[in-house]
Amino acid sequence: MIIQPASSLKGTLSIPGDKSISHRSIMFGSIAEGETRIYNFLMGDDCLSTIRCFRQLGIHIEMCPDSILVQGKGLHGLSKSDTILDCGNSGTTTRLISGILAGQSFTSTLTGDASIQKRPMNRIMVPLKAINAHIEGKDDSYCPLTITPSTLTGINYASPVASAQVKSCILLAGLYADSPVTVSEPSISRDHTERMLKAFGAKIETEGKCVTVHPNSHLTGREVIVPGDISSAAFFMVAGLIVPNSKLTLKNVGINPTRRGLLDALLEMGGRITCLNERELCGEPVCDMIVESSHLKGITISGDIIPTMIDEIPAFAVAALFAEGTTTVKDAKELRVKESNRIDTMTNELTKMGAHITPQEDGLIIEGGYPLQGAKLESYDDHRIAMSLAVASLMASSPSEIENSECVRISYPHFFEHLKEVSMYD
Ligand SMILES: O=C(O)C1=C[C@@H](OP(=O)(O)O)[C@@H](O)[C@H](O)C1
Ligand SMILES: C=C(OP(=O)(O)O)C(=O)O
Repeated sequence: MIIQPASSLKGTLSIPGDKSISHRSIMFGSIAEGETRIYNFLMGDDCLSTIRCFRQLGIHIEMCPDSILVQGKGLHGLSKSDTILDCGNSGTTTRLISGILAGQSFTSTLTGDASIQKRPMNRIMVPLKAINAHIEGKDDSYCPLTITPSTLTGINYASPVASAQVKSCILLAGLYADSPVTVSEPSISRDHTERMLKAFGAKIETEGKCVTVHPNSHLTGREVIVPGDISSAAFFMVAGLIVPNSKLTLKNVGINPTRRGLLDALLEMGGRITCLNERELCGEPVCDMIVESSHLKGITISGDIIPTMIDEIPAFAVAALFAEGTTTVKDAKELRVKESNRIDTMTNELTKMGAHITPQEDGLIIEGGYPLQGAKLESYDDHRIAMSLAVASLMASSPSEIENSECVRISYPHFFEHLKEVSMYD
């Protein structure tokens, strides 16, 4: 993919459905009783992997012209798959489905692509074993995972990592336990599981950083309208701020407090982003955003805000390149265990463009104000890296070429069409 520098960005985009919420709508719809109809589902490869897995487990999932229809079979209605469950590139699918499979009366084996096979699964294996699940993995930590039936017991688990995937895995297993399961985490991670499980009828309570699920909750199918994904809007939020003379309207963006860290960080940098029409969509706050070119100032982000913008940090790093002064990202070691090691991959590629960026064990230090030149860039098959590099390329002095850019189909299949639609050239 060749990205030409742009002189301005103008127009309106409808942001595609939230990936995290799309995954959960299929999973919870499958283990609920009756029909779940999902609107604005994200047709990205990761969510299609979730659909494939639940079809393999005997759930009828129909693609209708305007929605997805899931014929739920209840908590105990899944059936054994004849073949290995293929989670593709999706960490969310792999970790959440493991919690559900731990409560089934049949054995399952699951795996995914080369990237998934390198991502740590001990973070779910440890708590699952603690509730008496039988789970085995390659070298005790990696896919393929095999989960065999057992009787799950209640637990109070203090997760060492702020991860919605770990939290959700344990909560889902908790639906099948013999007594309540409580999970606490060091900082609050995205809470879509808690919100949506409650809407499906589960008995689930949140108190600060602790969430408790009560077993044998009866889930009932429902309508889900998926809000736009702030993690996808992120690329256009940053692009609209850094490209001069720009004004973008981003429609229907989810601004759940556990997801809006990028918005808050960009506002603190002096970004002109206005949220209009704030409303609730299926229990999730959403708005329309107006983003205008801005003079940004460097800031430090660390601590509790990090999990609320973890997938947006590559895009945030691009904004920092155009801010006055230094921007520092701390406490973000989790970036090292995503689809790629995002601290290293962003450093390598932005350095090729002339950026002054220094990797840290748990983050990045970025000096703003250095001009970028076009370069031959690598996505490392990581969708967030491909899209962040495309945004940086808009501001380079010459065109850039992004290798292996097709990976955007994981979370934002129409990203390059949308980028072209709003890009103006002199
Ligand atoms: O629960 C989810 O839907 C997700 C949680 C996050 O991962 P971690 O839980 O590993 O932080 C995030 O990076 C991922 O894109 C989606
Ligand atoms: C980390 C991501 O997803 P997952 O963990 O589901 O692969 C992501 O989408 O940036």
